[in-house]
Amino acid sequence: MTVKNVLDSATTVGVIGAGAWGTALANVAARTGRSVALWARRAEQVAELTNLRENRRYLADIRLADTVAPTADLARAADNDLVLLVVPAQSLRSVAAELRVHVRGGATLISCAKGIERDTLMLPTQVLAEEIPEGRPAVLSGPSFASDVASGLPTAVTVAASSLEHARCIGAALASATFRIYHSDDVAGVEIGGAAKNVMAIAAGIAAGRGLGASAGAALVARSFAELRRLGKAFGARPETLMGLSGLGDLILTAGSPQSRNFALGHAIGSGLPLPDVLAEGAFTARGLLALAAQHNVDMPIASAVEAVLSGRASPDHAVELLLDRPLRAEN
Ligand SMILES: NC(=O)c1ccc[n+]([C@@H]2O[C@H](COP(=O)([O-])OP(=O)(O)OC[C@H]3O[C@@H](n4cnc5c(N)ncnc54)[C@H](O)[C@@H]3O)[C@@H](O)[C@H]2O)c1
Ligand SMILES: O=P(O)(O)OC[C@H](O)CO
Repeated sequence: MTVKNVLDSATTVGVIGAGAWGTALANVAARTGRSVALWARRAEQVAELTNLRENRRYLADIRLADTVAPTADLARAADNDLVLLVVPAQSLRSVAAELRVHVRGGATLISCAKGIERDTLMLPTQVLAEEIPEGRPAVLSGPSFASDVASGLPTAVTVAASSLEHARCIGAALASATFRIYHSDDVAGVEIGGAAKNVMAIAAGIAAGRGLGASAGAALVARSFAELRRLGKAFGARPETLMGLSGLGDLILTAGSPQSRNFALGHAIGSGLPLPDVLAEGAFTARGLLALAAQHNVDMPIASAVEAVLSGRASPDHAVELLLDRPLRAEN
């Protein structure tokens, strides 16, 4: 498919994964007047989506747009010009491997996951390129809670692809009045921002759960951003990407809101409450993030503290002590 096709009004859209974000993005695509196939892996979920026109488990109280067709048939959702992959980062490879036989040559494959594959330390678009070499990978990321987006509240995200023109066309095809899409060719920068902010949001949640106060919270966000920026730089990410929607923007949203599942996980850990049964991608990303940082000789003390707490090697209080005990240094 040429880039021009992506802009065509006849462009068709498939969404793989009917969790909160997949359901919200299916509605977003439907707003552009397109028919959308939404794939869920469980037949019961497809039946519920079809009959109730609502995703009660993952995105309650939001009506599924009339032009969204739920399906359990992977081929039906994969055989489209634009395919959005909206499953957890650690499941992306297995889903992509199943998808490959059904995907059109040259189809645009948009990763909407935020994370790093634990076993390989690969970013989602790298996983897609490896599993579906016939496709054209891209990433969609930025500050965007599924419920806000699905409710039609104003949101801005970034789509990145190796060709800026490709990213622009994707943005033009999926944007609507309240869903603003910026485009970029800094794929690694956008993906690193999305992956790292989840780990940092857990740190912010832990600090809030320990009652460390608003000043500590602000310091943590600023120093978390310094870590994110250092790692991004090592990957050749552009500063404007890291200071943009998928870096600083998403860090501010996620580290500052109890609505975030990553923040909520940290808060529960910090306050000693039962852990919420939700997908918190940062918990699966922390170790990989640190491994990537070590490979690039980048210091990430906050991410390291989060990983130590998650793996049970440090209590929240001990992790805070370790951060406060670090030698004083120049701010960079
Ligand atoms: N929810 C949001 O607000 C939001 C916003 C932006 C990005 N994201 C990202 O989108 C990704 C998905 O998050 P979500 O919020 O939709 O999660 P979710 O927990 O709401 O849903 C996850 C979905 O993936 C499916 N799934 C899990 N493992 C699977 C597998 N092996 N094969 C097939 N399907 C599988 C589940 O059945 C479920 O439908 C994450 O990487 C998340 O960081 C979420
Ligand atoms: O609920 P979280 O922490 O997974 O965050 C959702 C989105 O990534 C926010 O941009």
